[in-house]
Amino acid sequence: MPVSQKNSVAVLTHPSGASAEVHLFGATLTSWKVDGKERVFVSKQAVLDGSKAIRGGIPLIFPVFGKGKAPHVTASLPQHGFARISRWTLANSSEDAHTVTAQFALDHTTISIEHRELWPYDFSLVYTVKLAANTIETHLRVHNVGDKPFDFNTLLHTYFMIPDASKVRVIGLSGCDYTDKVLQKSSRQEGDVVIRGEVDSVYAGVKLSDIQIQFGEGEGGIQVHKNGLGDIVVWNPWIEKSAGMADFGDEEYHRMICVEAGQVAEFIALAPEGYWEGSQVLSLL
Ligand SMILES: O=P(O)(O)OC[C@H]1O[C@@H](O)[C@H](O)[C@@H](O)[C@@H]1O
Repeated sequence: MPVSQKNSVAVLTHPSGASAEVHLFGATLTSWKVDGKERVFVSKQAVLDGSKAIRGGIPLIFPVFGKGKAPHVTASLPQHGFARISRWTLANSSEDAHTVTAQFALDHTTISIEHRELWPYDFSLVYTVKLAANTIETHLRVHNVGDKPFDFNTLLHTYFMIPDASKVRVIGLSGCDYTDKVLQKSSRQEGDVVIRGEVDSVYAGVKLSDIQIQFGEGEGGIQVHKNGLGDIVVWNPWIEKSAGMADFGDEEYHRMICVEAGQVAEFIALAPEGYWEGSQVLSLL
């Protein structure tokens, strides 16, 4: 079976040997392997029992990025919204000559009563994970199935496994304006993004669709090809922040970088019966 479910985890297996795992808690992609090598980072201290968001892989952020601000309705929601802490269902699976696909679903009838009260809109999310030999696509479709418009942010909060944070370069953001959440100021990126300390930057309206994460001189990397997602967040917690996170090892910041494609700088407004979709395709460089 190209897609099987074991306890709370959907496992996608491609004939090439590539594989992926998606935890139904948050529809969080927790593994993507090509050539037997893990490509996404999940903390050794990640909590997988559904009591908090999974620290790593691709948590799916919806309907708010970070903490919502009053008087917006998202202000009372948990940080990064409820999608990553809700239990999704494996709704469909299929295969064709090149890909193995699994679809996950969440809607207003399957979130908790508490979240439903805090965000009283009728919605349907379909998250599609498509695994090929050397690539993986993650695609989100948001549908307003109610009679009230709603606003949302969304983000594919991807944690990449990297050999060494001090050598990594994120290419494709030069010239883009960003909000530096560490220094709390706006800046313009000059050249590649490198990690020399805590980084938490929100690049709004990134025109290029392809962003490269280069691991180091001659060490390969991963390309993020985004569709319908205007913004990129780059995050590495570095030393102090790592020490303050119970579900993240003190030294793990060396081995990860988050490069997150989404729509977070502005809310997207979705009218009744409206659809929105966005996706990313990850491929090895
Ligand atoms: O600890 P959380 O809620 O998973 O968030 C992790 C990080 O997620 C990033 O996307 C944010 O820009 C950071 O500010 C935040 O710290």
